[in-house]
Amino acid sequence: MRVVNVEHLTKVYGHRLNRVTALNDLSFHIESGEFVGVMGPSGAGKSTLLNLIATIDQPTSGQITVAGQELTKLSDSEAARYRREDLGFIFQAFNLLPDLTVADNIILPQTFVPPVPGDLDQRLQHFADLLGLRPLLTRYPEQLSLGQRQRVAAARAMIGHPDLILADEPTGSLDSMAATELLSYLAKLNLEEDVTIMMVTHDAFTASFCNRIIFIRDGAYFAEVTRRSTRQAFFNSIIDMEATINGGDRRGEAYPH
Ligand SMILES: Nc1ncnc2c1ncn2[C@@H]1O[C@H](COP(=O)(O)OP(=O)(O)OP(=O)(O)O)[C@@H](O)[C@H]1O
Repeated sequence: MRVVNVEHLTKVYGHRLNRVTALNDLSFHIESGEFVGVMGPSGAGKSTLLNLIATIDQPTSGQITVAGQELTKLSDSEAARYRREDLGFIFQAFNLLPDLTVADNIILPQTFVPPVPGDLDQRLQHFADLLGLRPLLTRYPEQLSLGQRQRVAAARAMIGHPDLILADEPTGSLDSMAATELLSYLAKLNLEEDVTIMMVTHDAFTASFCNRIIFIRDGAYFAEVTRRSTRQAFFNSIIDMEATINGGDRRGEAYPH
């Protein structure tokens, strides 16, 4: 099943004399259960794309369909429901509430709209187990490492069983060990929970945990790379494509061990 379908998406910012085409006739799709990375040089349009899929902004033309819903046709209240129920978000800044425990932070999105689902505690325990958070549920965010905080954000994104998780540089604030751990957890969630993930990243190592990378440049589709064997081989093909897209050569960059 197709979870995301982007067709001829164009976004122009500004007015007549000061126009920036952030996305330019971009088309691609993501199937259910995929873990897709979006890469491209600075200014390529990655954040714009995330904002449009999150319905934070509206396209100038073209269509985005997520889980069968054409986003431009949603009313404000339908868009709010879509963001709450169909999407999960993992950002570089974890956006945890400092006065709530880990458990309360995870279930927070589910408690905004009553009635609170009856199986919520069961789901909390399930995702706490999957993400190695069970012993931390009664702690507060400041009592956690940065990597643990991002795992809490991942559990919060998962708790409502969204159709799509949008991750924006989720490892940006983490050291390489915590980043590797988080990415292994995301890959596990993708595999075991069959959740579809779309992740924007600048980092080839982070991207190597995906199954497929879509490269965009100047707001348009440039190329894609699909993982066919080991993560290291995938990392190498990502580096090669980055060299091509940047017109330079970064081949030979070390794969972190
Ligand atoms: N609100 C805005 N008004 C005008 N131009 C904008 C706006 N937001 C983004 N842009 C422009 O649109 C283009 C795409 O920006 P976007 O932030 O989507 O790129 P990006 O790929 O996410 O870049 P980075 O990797 O640096 O975060 C850029 O040229 C940017 O300057």
